[in-house]
Amino acid sequence: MTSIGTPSPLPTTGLADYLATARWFGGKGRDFEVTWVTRIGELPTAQPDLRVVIDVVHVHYVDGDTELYQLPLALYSQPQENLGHAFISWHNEAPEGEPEQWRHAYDAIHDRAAMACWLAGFQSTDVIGAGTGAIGLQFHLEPGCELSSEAQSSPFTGEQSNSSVMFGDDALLKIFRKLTRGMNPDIEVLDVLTQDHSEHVARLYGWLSWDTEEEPLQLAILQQFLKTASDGWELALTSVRNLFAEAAWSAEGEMDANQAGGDFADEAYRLGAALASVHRALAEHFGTTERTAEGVAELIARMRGRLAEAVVAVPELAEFAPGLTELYQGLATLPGTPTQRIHGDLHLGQTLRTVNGWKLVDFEGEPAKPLPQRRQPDSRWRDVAGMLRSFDYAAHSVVMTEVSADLSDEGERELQATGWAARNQQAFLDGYTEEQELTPTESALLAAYVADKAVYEAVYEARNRPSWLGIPLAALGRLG
Ligand SMILES: Nc1ncnc2c1ncn2[C@@H]1O[C@H](COP(=O)(O)OP(=O)(O)O)[C@@H](O)[C@H]1O
Ligand SMILES: O=P(O)(O)O[C@H]1O[C@H](CO)[C@@H](O[C@H]2O[C@H](CO)[C@@H](O)[C@H](O)[C@H]2O)[C@H](O)[C@H]1O
Repeated sequence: MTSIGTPSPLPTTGLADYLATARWFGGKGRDFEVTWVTRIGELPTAQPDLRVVIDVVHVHYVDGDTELYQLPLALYSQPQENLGHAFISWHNEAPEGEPEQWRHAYDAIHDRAAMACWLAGFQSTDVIGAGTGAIGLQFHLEPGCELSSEAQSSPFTGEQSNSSVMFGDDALLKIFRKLTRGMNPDIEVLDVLTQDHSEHVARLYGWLSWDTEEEPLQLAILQQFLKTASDGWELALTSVRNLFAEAAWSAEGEMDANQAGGDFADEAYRLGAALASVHRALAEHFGTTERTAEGVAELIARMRGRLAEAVVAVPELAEFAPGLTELYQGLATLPGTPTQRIHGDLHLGQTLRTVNGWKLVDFEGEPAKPLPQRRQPDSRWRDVAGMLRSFDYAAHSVVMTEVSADLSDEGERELQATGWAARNQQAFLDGYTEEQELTPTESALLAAYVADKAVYEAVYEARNRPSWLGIPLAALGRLG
């Protein structure tokens, strides 16, 4: 296998502390060390005091796992006061015996001069590389896509696992932080949906790869920035809050989700229809396959395997294990169900409502899964299950974080939250199925995927937001 780049002069010392506090570092809470840093490319710059490079940090965990993380860097010969918040470290980059050449390394996403070099990369067709043969940084721009070279960059400030930068108000560059060799599903799927003129995605503008004779390392995706977008998660929370507020003002303190002014059900219905349309396009382009008996056995084994690992990480799951195992095992009688490419990690936070309807973003799949698995066909009911779980989350997270500790009040709000979730789940399903009843096979698959997602969420919450662990646990409790 081609080694990744050449040794970088960036010192490993202190990088572990830097990673541990970075929003995008996925190894928080695990013991790790930074074993080395390599450089995979340098972009041309017209500024003599600035070098714009891409380094890769090699992380080694005590349990034997290794991971690669991308560090896009702006290296200045003098400290940059306005970039204090993006400072990473300094180093001498001159070879031994030569006069010292100190460099101050900053996270490039915060530096307009460095990001302008990235933007210029998309406007050039050259392979930029210090390497040999076909090895090098390759910017791809989709045919017919024009970028303004005047567009200034600003880092995206929302919650995310990677790092995004806006160029003007038209383009959004997402720099992948955790790197894995091979085709990135976010690029692959968005490419297909863009070619298909799907109304439900942001258009793909381009991407950046480090191309080699072997599998590429995909570094970033450039896409249309959806200017008028509102986050589906925030909209759903607003609807839940509205219901609670209206209920509190009403004479009896009671109200059902369908009576509230901020009812979300029509939006949930349209969101279901949008997902169905995306699924149809993916099935047409990538095709569908029927799950064989071996395929079903593998699915059950994966669900059971995830459960077994989850019980170790979250002992509270143990009481649900027998029921869940029985539920998963029930799928054994269902070979022949169709599979296809799907979103893979769908939740309300991956949906945006624009003036032109709902859009789905982030087709990378579940971050914890190995990349080849994320590109495998799966049942479309996995995505539907993800959304059903998300409606449950929206409702119960408001009760958990915003309702007063007055128990009588909380009990009433819990009932309303459950009603809100059920109403919107049903509306979403109706939109997805065009109001067709699910077959018993589809219902069984959906139930298993809902449970599997809740198990995944329990681990996710235990690691990232322990105070929210109760949300997936309560949902598993309700599954019986
Ligand atoms: N094309 C876009 N236009 C506007 N906002 C977007 C777009 N794509 C994503 N976002 C916003 O950025 C957030 C993070 O994007 P996402 O692709 O999920 O990043 P990550 O993979 O790093 O989590 C999304 O939740 C959404 O609010
Ligand atoms: O980083 P990603 O967006 O790819 O997804 C991960 O983080 C999500 C949280 O931001 C997590 O989603 C869970 O919490 C959501 C509310 O914050 C909720 O709507 C989802 O239903 C719930 O699964 C997601 O699971 C995780 O992969």
